[in-house]
Amino acid sequence: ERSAARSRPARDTAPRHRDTGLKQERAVRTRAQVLDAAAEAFATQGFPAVTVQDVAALAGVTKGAVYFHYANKEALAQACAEEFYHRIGVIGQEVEESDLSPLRAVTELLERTARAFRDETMVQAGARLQIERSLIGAEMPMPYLGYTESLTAWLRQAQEAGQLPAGTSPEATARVLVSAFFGAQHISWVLNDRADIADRVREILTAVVPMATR
Ligand SMILES: CCC[C@@H]1OCC(CO)=C1C(=O)O
Repeated sequence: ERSAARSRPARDTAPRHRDTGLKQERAVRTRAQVLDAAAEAFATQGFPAVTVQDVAALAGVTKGAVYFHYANKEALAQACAEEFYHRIGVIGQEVEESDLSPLRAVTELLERTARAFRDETMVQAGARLQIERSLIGAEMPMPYLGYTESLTAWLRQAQEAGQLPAGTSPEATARVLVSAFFGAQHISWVLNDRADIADRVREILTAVVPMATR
C-alpha cells in the first residue's frame, strides 16, 4: 500500500491550472474571432440581412460558440458599435499623446479617423450599424456627441491661444466638422467604398478650419 502510494506522483495541480488558463485564452480568442466576423458581416451585408449562422460560418465556429459569447444578433451589433467607439477613442488618445498644437490635433484626429473608416472593418461596421440603429431592437451607443466634444475641447484651446478668427464659435465649428465628416464618409462609402475619404476630409478641413491646414 505504502510502496504504491510512493510510486504515485504527487497530485500535480499545475497541469489543471495550465489547462484552465489555456481554456480562458481560447475563449478570449474565440470571442474576438466572433466579433471580427460579425463586423465583417454587418459592414458588408447590413444588420437586417445577417444571421448568427452567417457570423458562425465567417468565424469558423459553431452557432453554439457564438451564442456562448453573445446572446443574440443584437448583442453582436451592440458589441461592434462599442468596439467602434473604443477604436475612435484610441485614435483620440494617440492624438492627445502626440503633443500637437490644438489645431494640428483637430486635423490629425479627423485625418486618422478618415483612414480608420477607409481601412478598418470594425469602424465600417460601427458606422453602418449606427445608420441602421432604428432597425436594431437594442440600446445602441449615443452617436456623434463624444467625437464632437473632443473637437470642441481642442477648438476652445485654439481659441484661447488666439489661433481662431475672432468671433469663431468652437462649439459650432466642431458640429460643422462632425456633420461634414459624417456626410463625407457616407458619400464616399456609397460612391467608392471610402477610397477617396482622406481627400474629402482634407477638403473639409481646408474649408472649415483653413488656418489649421496652412
Ligand atoms: C466622426 C464623425 C461621426 C462619426 O462618423 C460616423 C459615426 C457613426 O455614428 C460617427 C459617430 O457616431 O461619432
